Amino acid sequence: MQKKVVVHKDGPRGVHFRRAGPRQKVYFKSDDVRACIVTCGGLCPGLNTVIREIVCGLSYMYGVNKVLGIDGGYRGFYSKNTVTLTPKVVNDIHKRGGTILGTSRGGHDTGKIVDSIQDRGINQVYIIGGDGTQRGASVIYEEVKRRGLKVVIAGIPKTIDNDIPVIDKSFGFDTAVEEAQRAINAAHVEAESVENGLGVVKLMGRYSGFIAMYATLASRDVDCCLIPESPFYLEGKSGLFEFIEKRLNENGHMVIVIAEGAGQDLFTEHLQDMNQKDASGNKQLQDVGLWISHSIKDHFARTNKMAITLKYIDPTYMIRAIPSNASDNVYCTLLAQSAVHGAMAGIVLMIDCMFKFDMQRIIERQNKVVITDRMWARLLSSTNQPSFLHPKDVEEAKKTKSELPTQLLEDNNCNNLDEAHKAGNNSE
Ligand SMILES: Nc1ncnc2c1ncn2[C@@H]1O[C@H](COP(=O)(O)OP(=O)(O)OP(=O)(O)O)[C@@H](O)[C@H]1O
Ligand SMILES: O=P(O)(O)OC[C@H]1O[C@](O)(CO)[C@@H](O)[C@@H]1O
Ligand SMILES: [Mg+2]
Repeated sequence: MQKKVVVHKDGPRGVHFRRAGPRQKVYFKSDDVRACIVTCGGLCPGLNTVIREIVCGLSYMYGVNKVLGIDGGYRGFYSKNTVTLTPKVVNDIHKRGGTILGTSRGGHDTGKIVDSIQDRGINQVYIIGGDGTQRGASVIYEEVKRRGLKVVIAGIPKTIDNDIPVIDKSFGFDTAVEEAQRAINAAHVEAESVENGLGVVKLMGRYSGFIAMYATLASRDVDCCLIPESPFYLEGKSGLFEFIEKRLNENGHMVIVIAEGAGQDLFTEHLQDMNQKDASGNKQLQDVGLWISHSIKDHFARTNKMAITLKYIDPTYMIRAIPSNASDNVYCTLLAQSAVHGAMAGIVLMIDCMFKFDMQRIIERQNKVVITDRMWARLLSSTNQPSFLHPKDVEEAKKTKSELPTQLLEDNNCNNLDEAHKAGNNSE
């Protein structure tokens, strides 16, 4: 967790969260529960596991057998029939990618959704989705409260981009990073098999480059990782083209990983359709992978410096349309069971299912890679790529005294080697 959640009873006051798990007091009687589950937004590995574990958790732990699936996201509440979910129906679904309930963007009509909840007598709503979905959950909760309905709203954060704040990691992220290795591996094999071979891999990450960063760190075959949080430039001294030339001269091949939201400012200004939005109002991004591949090819053709062979691999949907791996499956189970315990205890609004807390924390901002933090510093030393900070940015950083990568830790509580020798200790 990014917040310190374990505190001493008499410790200073601050933001504390309630630990998830079974409660001594259960609010609902099993027979009274009418639960429903909805999945919204883009796909993510593990959606089916979460659905399965909610259904099985309700049934096996609390004897609840009335669980409905909402078909096709928020709009399914008022435009489609529901699906009956039983442990038998969901038994094998965790082995499949996607969501058996279907999903959608847009179509959030609060009034109609809450009418449907009320008409069907639903008193537990499990909402699985990303930042947009959780904003939707928040307004549903407000409307439920306004109408005085005794309905629990439980939001389970789903974000392959890992862009939801407060939580460290969302389910499906591990699986996506693992699957991305296959694409990076292919790019590496292609690149090292030819003279001056370049492999470019585009990975998801609209505003946050976590998938690209972790996939790069995991792989060790990547020479350069570009993410939305870290600006870069192409031409001139210490620009990307210069770095590519250097790496190709040194190694004869190179792999670049680029997150879909990286460098959008460098090329969208030339395009007319840059303001297109999807049904949920999310800005639709241009294909940065194609653009950068063309730009690199064009640069080498124009400058006549060396002949390169570039292969562009776009595994975007492949990394999210697969079933979740073992570790994500365990995490999905934890989230789903925690949601069930919280809902059965009558905790009215919970997000993350581990804690009951102010919804605002989840929806007020997006989780991003902090490029002055240690993880990005680790990446820079692993790839040995330049930071691409423009001299102008460095000057600006100096002026504002903002920190540049790698914060150094103080070692107050441990001796270093010199001190140990002085004190006559050996290193054990
Ligand atoms: N501010 C909002 N108020 C109410 N509903 C919203 C809001 N933002 C988004 N929604 C609804 O939430 C659903 C999912 O939103 P969106 O398409 O942005 O995906 P998401 O949940 O952010 O997932 P992801 O971005 O990870 O794919 C849509 O049905 C959308 O209409
Ligand atoms: O093509 P779709 O379904 O709109 O989804 C694309 C977006 O969904 C995400 O995977 C988030 O779920 C982003 O990384 C990506 O920009
Ligand atoms: Mg989103």
